[in-house]
Amino acid sequence: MSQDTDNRLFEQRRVEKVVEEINDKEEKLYVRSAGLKESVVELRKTFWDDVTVNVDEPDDIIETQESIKQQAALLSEKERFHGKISEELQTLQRLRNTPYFGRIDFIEDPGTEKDSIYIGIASLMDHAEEDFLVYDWRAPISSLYYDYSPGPAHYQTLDSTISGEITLKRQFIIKQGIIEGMFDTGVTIGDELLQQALGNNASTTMKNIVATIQKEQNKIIRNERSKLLIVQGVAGSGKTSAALQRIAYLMYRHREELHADNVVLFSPNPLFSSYISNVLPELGETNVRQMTFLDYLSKGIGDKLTIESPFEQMEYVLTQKESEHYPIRMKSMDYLSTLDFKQLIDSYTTALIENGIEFKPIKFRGRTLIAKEQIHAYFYSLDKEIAIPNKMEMVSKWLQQELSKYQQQELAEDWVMEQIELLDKEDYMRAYHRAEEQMQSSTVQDEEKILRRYMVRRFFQPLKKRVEQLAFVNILATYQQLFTEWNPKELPNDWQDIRAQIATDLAQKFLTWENATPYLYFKGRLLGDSADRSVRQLIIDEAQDYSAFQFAYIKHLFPYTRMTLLGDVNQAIYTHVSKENPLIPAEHEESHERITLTKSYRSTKQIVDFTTYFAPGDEPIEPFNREGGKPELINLRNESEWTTTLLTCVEEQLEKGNETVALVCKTLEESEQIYHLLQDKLAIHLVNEETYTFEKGVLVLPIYLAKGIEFDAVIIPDASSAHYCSESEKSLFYTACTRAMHALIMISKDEPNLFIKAVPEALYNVKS
Ligand SMILES: Nc1ncnc2c1ncn2[C@@H]1O[C@H](COP(=O)(O)OP(=O)(O)OP(=O)(O)O)[C@@H](O)[C@H]1O
Repeated sequence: MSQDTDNRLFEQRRVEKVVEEINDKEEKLYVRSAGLKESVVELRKTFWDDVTVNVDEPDDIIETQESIKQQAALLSEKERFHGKISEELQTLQRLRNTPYFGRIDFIEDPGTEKDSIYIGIASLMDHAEEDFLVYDWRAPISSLYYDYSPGPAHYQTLDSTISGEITLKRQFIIKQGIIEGMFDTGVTIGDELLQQALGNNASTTMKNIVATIQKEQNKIIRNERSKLLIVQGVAGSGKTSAALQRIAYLMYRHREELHADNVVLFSPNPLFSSYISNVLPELGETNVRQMTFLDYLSKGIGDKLTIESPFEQMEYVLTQKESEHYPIRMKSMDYLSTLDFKQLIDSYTTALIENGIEFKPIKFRGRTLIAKEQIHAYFYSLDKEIAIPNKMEMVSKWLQQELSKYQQQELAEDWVMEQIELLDKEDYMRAYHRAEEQMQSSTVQDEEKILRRYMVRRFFQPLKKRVEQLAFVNILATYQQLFTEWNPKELPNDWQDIRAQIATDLAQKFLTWENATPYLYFKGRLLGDSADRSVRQLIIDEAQDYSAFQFAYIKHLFPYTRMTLLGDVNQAIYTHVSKENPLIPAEHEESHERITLTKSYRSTKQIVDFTTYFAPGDEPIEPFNREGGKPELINLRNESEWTTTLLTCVEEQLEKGNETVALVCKTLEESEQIYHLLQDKLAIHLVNEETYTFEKGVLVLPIYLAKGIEFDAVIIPDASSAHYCSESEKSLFYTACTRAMHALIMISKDEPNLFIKAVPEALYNVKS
């Protein structure tokens, strides 16, 4: 028998032993779980049997409460324990299929004793609970696997550095407990395994990469020292993957204090959110709080104003070039994204200390109780040194007191009795019982009076609540004045035009995307920010799409949060944003660490070589060595051939075994046109802002919704120069092409665009 066969046999036997151990453990856990379940059910049924209920005397009541508390604590402890066992069972089930994916043999200095470390998605101990059969990929020792090839190596534990030598590094492909592949590796974590992983068809949900994390990616995943970690990574370099494995790593390392609720992930669009939603559960972790920045802003702004989404803004930029207001809107987009505008808001807020805040009158049953002028006068009578939000709280307290006085005055009014009579039976009884209860504890013994009190309180409560929420401040009107009446000392360029356009939008209660963050920032300056202090880790994917203003606002909102920003300057499709590259914090800002990923894993070498030619930035791009066909450019002889060509391309790709074929368009408008053109001819799905999941098959979608996602084959339906005509559209075209894993086809109705023309002809095939 050869050494290889020997090794294979040895390893297969070990897998079987581990699987046996898993089965054993599983069985034992099932027994415990069933017993616990029974006892939980029993305890729920008999909950009250063991509780001594006695409410005769105050002391008895306290004793009863204690008894209930004890019983509830017992129940929740058992439930918690049961939950823990279920989690352990799930982990075992995951391990049974693939108990591990890697092995390293390590000899610690000084010494000769070799330890074989097997690495999988979770730890597993032997039945004596003494030795690790499998180490969690996040354990300190497992970093050896990702960071080193055989030879000298070291890893960091909580308090020391352990050095030694790796004598063997082995990878496994294990499915259903059978070793399907086994490779002893040299320099990097096996190309074979990575080749296999990347050669598969695109999936509609993202997969974890723990078996093949690369050294550079591991630096991102295990970075714990940086408060602000910035990752610039070329398209397909594994930024999103690294971000997700990083979350899983941090949750493992800080199990006690970091829970899913303490981690927020800002993602580019809802489709992307669902695309990545499987990764953490696959790794045995709960999904963290995931939202788009639009979701976040909408929550803060409320539903009284309509907010343009970033996608609508993008659609405007790309389709409304001929509109009369376009040039000014573009300028306003630029300006509102800058820190200069943030400063302008700050200056305006300072001016408001003297005068200018607008208030809303407090009205009750159509009558003004407190005029806005009165509120204004009260606010401006307060000490100027006190911060505006604190003064708002003082005004709120004063208003509450004033309202209580009015509440008193209303008691005798006729409407109160009318309202009591209008109560339906149920409400009346409730009111009546309340009245009865109060009569027992009150000196007032008059039932009508008590009913009246009840009724007036019921009417005043919502009003008081709104006062407590500071709804008496007219944020919109005050913000509007910034554009209508206030004259800043230093006028920004084109301010007159910009402000007129914004004032018109605001008059219609409409916030453009570029104005949404400034508005919410301004609101916070007046009312105070409701910073979410529970957030410990904030991860921003596609960070290149955040403007300087947006980024500053996020930092302002989460001052104590550790942040990871991941992005690619090449994919900065929101052109106004890229002017001030938010991936590079300004010099005066806090320190940060920057990691650059240059290797692209998603696309074949041929696609990466092709797209690198028109990547907008100067970042080096290195393809992972996976072969495929050259990108294809189809030059139409006649535009009438377009529909048939599209159909043929799609069919060809499906026949080649590509399961997700995406027609990636510049705009939603274009996507809709194509969808209508093809929907009767093939099964095709249109993806729009409201699409939350996608199926395998043929999709048509705009580039900005394809962000972060990948497809087996990408077809660019119109890659002609008339369609992608300006330099500013380079990032769009680059982003579209880099969504392709295995095949890229571009159709041109006339001249191909200038980006394609920049690529040497040897790098793509031309068909006509
Ligand atoms: N170490 C790895 N092992 C296996 N697959 C990997 C690895 N790194 C990246 N990939 C794969 O490469 C593809 C791209 O990864 P990912 O989407 O994380 O990159 P990205 O940098 O966020 O891309 P983009 O910015 O272009 O959206 C995915 O299919 C991912 O699974």
